[in-house]
Amino acid sequence: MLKTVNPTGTAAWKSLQSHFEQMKDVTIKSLFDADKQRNEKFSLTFNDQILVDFSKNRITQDTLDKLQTLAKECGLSAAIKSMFSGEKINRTEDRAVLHVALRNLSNSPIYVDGQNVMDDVNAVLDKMESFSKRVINGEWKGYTGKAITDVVNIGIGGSDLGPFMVTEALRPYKNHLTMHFVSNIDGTQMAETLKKVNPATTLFLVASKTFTTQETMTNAQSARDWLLKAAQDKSAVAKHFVALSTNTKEVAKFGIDTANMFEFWDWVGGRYSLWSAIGLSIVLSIGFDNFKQLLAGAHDIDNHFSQTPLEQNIPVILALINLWYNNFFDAQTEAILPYDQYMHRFPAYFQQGNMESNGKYVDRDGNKVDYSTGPIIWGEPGTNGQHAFYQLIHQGTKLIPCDFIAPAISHNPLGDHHEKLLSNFFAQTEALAFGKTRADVEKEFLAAGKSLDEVQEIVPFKVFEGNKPTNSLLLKAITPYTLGALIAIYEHKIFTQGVIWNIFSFDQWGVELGKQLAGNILPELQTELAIASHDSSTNGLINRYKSWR
Ligand SMILES: O=P(O)(O)OC[C@H]1O[C@@H](O)[C@@H](O)[C@@H](O)[C@@H]1O
Repeated sequence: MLKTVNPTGTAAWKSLQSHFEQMKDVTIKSLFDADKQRNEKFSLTFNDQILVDFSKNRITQDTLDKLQTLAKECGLSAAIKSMFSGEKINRTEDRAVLHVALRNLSNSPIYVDGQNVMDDVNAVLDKMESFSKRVINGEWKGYTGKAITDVVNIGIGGSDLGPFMVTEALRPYKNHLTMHFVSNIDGTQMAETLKKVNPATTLFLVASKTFTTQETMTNAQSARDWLLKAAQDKSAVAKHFVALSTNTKEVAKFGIDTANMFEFWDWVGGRYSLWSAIGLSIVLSIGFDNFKQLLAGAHDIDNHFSQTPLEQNIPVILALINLWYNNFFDAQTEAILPYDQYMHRFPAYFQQGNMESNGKYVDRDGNKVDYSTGPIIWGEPGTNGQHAFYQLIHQGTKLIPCDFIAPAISHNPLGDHHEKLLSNFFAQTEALAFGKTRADVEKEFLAAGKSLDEVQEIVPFKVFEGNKPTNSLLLKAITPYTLGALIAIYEHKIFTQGVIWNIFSFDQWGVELGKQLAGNILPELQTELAIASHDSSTNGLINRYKSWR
């Protein structure tokens, strides 16, 4: 079981507090000036595929040592063992946390309640492989005898974001099937998707761990009505609907043949489920062999995370560095900035991954914490972000640690686009770290033939203080393998931070209240009566809606 340690009560935390007093005004520039080998010392390479450069941070070796001591005092190594060995570390739901089993290609046994889960994992993988082959090669037919051309994944949260992010990121590997993702309860998304597809050649994947999620079940119902309107025959459902779920009973109740159900288990968290049957849309899009490479990349990171000393451990180091900003510099947010258009959903994916995991104010003893926990995650692909919000990162009043991610090799070597893209990738972290001094600005004006008197007023606006921390993650290329590894790095980073913050990272009670209240309000919207059961704002909004609709 995870031991509970209040991180702020540890000796390491106190030591970090005094260390912060020494570090808070130290500049990244001075750290580089003082040590010509800084880059070598503060970077790690994974498998000759991913370079993680964390040298442009406001840290010294002493900072890292102290943070590693904190991780040790908080029981990180034991917690890693607990997760990997199938202990029920998700205590508030009484569940094991075993996304690592889903990509355990070494097939070593992992037990939950005395049962080796690898047998079930492998059986579902086999089923995904044979099913996807039949759909891809056209053997699987729709109700008119035609092959499938379009796949619509209906799911939300973890049953949407992961598959969508990965199929987009790995578009260069995709086959002829056209993928669609419908998540929102807003009928617009389903209506617009249905305009693009033909009922005779469309396969719907109803992706829901619980198979009770309102959005997904409503969307699935509408898709089924649409199909049946065209097919006029109930037996068409079996040819056009499959379920990805843990809930056999609800799948059968919906009318999907359980032979067309791809199972996963309660020890797979929704936001960690793309490796499970929830990844079927990925398999259909890029083929089973590529999906296996995705699993292989994640599995190799799992081995790295569970076997490498903390000092060399990539997810641990990234976790500790951001914890340093979060808890000592009071940074509120972290930006994830992929310099790769295919990776455009990566920040949104880890918005859920991180914020649903670590956005919690109750510790593992049930007490309210008095320190900051999970950060706000946001980001957009480069260079779009540069022309939008980078102003604030460079010259705003908030400290925003950023992760810059880019591939060395582009899938689309179009002219000199990639050199230009990467020149921005390199330039931004350089600019953020080292800034531009008043002297630099004045020198530029003098070189342009201006007198300093003439430009005095404008100079302060052109100065960049710098000292803005970044990590650079340079991948050789975005492949199924490296993407799998990259996702797993971020997953384990989140786990590491949750352990230190003494919170439960694998439940999500915070999403429930809104669902419950919407359940109360829905029947009120289905009458014409004026509503008076809420506060005056909520009543006012509901009643205005009713008068306007
Ligand atoms: O996969 P299902 O059960 O439909 O859940 C979809 C999503 O629901 C939300 O409320 C959260 O709990 C997410 O973690 C989850 O991924």
